[in-house]
Amino acid sequence: MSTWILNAMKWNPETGTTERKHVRVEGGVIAEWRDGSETPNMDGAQVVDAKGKLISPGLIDMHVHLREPGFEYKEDIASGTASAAKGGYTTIAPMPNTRPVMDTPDTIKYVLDKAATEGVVRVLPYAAITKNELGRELTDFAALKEAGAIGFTDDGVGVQNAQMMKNAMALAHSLGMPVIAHCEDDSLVEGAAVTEGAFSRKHGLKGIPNESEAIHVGRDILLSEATGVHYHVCHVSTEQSIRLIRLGKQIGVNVTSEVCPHHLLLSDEDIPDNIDTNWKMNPPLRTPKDVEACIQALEEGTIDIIVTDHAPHSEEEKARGMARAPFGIVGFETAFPLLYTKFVRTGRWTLDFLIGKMTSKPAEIFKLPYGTLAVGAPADLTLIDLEGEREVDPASFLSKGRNTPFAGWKLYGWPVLTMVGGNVVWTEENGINR
Ligand SMILES: NC(=O)N[C@@H](CC(=O)O)C(=O)O
Ligand SMILES: [Zn+2]
Ligand SMILES: [Zn+2]
Repeated sequence: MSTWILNAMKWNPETGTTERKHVRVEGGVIAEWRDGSETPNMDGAQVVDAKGKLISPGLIDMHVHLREPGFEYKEDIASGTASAAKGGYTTIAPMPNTRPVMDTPDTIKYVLDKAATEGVVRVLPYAAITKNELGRELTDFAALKEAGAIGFTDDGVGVQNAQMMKNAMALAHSLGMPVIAHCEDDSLVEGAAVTEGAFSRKHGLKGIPNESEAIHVGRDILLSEATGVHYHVCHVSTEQSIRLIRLGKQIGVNVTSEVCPHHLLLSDEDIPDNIDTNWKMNPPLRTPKDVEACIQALEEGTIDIIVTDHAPHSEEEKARGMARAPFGIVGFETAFPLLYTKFVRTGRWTLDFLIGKMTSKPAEIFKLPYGTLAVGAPADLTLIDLEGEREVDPASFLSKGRNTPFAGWKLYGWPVLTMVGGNVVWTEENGINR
């Protein structure tokens, strides 16, 4: 079965503009590009008229929470992958902080089987570093790799013990696998819900200090240097972490890192005074100085990629108040429009820069065959409407989670069609196509 996508606007890095193109997809891969002025032979093909929408490689999100198994009331693989598809994502990497934790080959296989039958995008699971993410005993890395895990992480918590982390890195390195770290020193955090900053001072709240993140980043860069492992830092949020990652890269340590849209767009000074828990996430929103440091770190390459850390929770859980509500916000269905509107339309970034941080760069650092529209590549792509303005409406999300601080924001850059391996899995017009 072959499909022609006609009249799509494709970025040309040589000219720094978009050009009208037709593309043929066959056997799940990109088969051929034609200039928009030509009329290709489309006999027997399915035809999609892109009507001048942008064509981008499918977005890749290397940090997400699908909540299955165990927390299906928050999200499941069907709803989470649907939400991802609607956000323009074609490949996502779920974290293992499920119930049970994804710390055995069986749980990894369960997630992969579910994703194959009920999912609509590619799902590349991580496995836990330690059993039950308790930080006490390493999981069976070789067996987890064999089952299909793409890396090891205890996301949700930091690995507190340095020797445990060093052992994990040495073992992962021997298997050619990366270690992905949620960086947080528990002893510095204890019970705080927001960053140490203007908001915590104003409301007399205990704050989460920047060092609680950066101490782990520094420790782990040294351990990565000692072991040689590819070490990837989760959701970077502080200036201090950035300084350390920059130094690590300068001296040749195999370290990469990611940042979330909310840490690029919001600071603790934006948190409303009514203390809405949709502004509670881990790491917390930091100071404006940290926000600018994150933006610049992405621009200079110290931070490599953008991830959502899509972290759905139920309304009941988020209604428990700032101290007791769980950390986390949803991300799939707002990430691209937020970043496109706030960084590309304002002229700070090129379209190509933004898309690279969400497609080719994650593919490069995690050695994935996606994130490109080259002939022969898997036909994972997204059509995006760069001109229509729309309000963020959590009620319209395909995610079960409604927990976002971006409700009501007026944005551009909404995906309209998502294709995975040559199959149209979602359209704005007809929704999910399983
Ligand atoms: N980011 C969050 O605020 N929450 C994540 C955990 C995590 O990513 O550390 C979750 O699982 O809910
Ligand atoms: Zn985390
Ligand atoms: Zn996470």
